[in-house]
Amino acid sequence: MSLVPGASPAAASGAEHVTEPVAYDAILLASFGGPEGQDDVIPFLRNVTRGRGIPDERLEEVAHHYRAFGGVSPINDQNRELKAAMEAELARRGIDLPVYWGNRNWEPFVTDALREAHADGHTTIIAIGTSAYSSYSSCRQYREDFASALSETGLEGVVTIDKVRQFFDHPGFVEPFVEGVTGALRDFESQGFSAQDTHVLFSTHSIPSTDAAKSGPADRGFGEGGAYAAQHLAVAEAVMAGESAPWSLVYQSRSGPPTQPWLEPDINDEIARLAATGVRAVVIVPLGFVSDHMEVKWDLDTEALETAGEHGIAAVRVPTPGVHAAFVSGLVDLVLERRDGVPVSERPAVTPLGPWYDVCRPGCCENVRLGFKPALAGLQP
Ligand SMILES: CC1=C(CCC(=O)O)c2cc3nc(cc4[nH]c(cc5[nH]c(cc1n2)c(C)c5CCC(=O)O)c(CCC(=O)O)c4C)C(CCC(=O)O)=C3C
Ligand SMILES: [Fe+2]
Repeated sequence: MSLVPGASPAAASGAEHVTEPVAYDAILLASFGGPEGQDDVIPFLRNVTRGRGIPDERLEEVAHHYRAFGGVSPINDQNRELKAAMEAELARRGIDLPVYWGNRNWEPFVTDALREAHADGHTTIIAIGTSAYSSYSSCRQYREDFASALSETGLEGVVTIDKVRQFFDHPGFVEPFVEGVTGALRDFESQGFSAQDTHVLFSTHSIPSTDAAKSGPADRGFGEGGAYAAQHLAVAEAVMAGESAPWSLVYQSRSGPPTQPWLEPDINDEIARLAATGVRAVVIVPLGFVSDHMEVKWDLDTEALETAGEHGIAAVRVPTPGVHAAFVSGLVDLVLERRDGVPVSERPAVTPLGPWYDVCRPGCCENVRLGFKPALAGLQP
């Protein structure tokens, strides 16, 4: 992994995308949220899928994943741990910035976090979404959450919210994956599998193809999969630098009607295909995810590992960043680069695509299915 100076989007587009220093007085950790008991499962799923056209059968199937875990998603406890780890890192560095946590789909909501921050006297907030890549669900929807939360709480014009750049290629996010992949490959080697017996599957959340095409700024020519696919491919390439095992990008957790195209191939189909070509071991890398939440625990640890077993091939799933020290420290660095207005050339990024924008470009990650909603932290419209 190396720092790639001078290969920034600003350099690529000629547009200034790094903001001036700002005296932030609080951090907002913004996440997805998840149910914390059987009674929460259906109300939570209704919140997630409002206006989305997810078929009832799919909702029942997903409810079953949560039910199998007592109706509790691991994601909230993981965010509590991440918040505590960030607080410890900030204290260790002597930085006086409180961290507030709020979710899109379950308590505590972003509105709760904003009311609390404001009651404590804070007005100038820097937000971190627990999502690394560019797409509607992982970037723009957080910016919409902030806009609607400010208007719902009546704090518009009182509290400001900026958002750190998408951190898919920040070394703090990538390093835990490098450790996981190299560790898993060495383990397979010591078990007698050659590099050619082995295949590394980088897995991320599938999204509708129309969302993918609209991900990232329109003018950078990312093609069909948009910035979303391009960023994952670039990070996977960085992770595999120096390794000889073959690898590919696969998708998981598809929902939506079967008639609607989503990104493919599905991880389970790909495992079956690889097994048929003689692959004997797969390393599964949850590249799209920050922590071991339900999409990891169910779709990878339950389903994908089972698929591998059915095809008689060895499989291991490497860890997510979670509360890895490099990741926690990287999140604090992302806040400080904004507070201090660190120039692009001094910002770390392990792919030639980044460092990504402080302020999203007009039209970035638009949702053509759901239509326009006001969003903060972007150039208008
Ligand atoms: C890109 C992306 C990420 C990765 C970025 C990130 O990490 O944020 C992500 C994360 C997550 N997705 C999650 C859960 C769900 N996502 C759903 C539905 C959808 N996800 C989408 C995209 C993404 N989702 C999309 C395009 C849909 C279709 C509906 C729509 O157009 O918005 C549904 C509805 C039922 C279903 O169809 O599965 C559920 C329950 C959880 C919580 C897990 C837990 O509880 O532990 C997390 C972290
Ligand atoms: Fe999702």
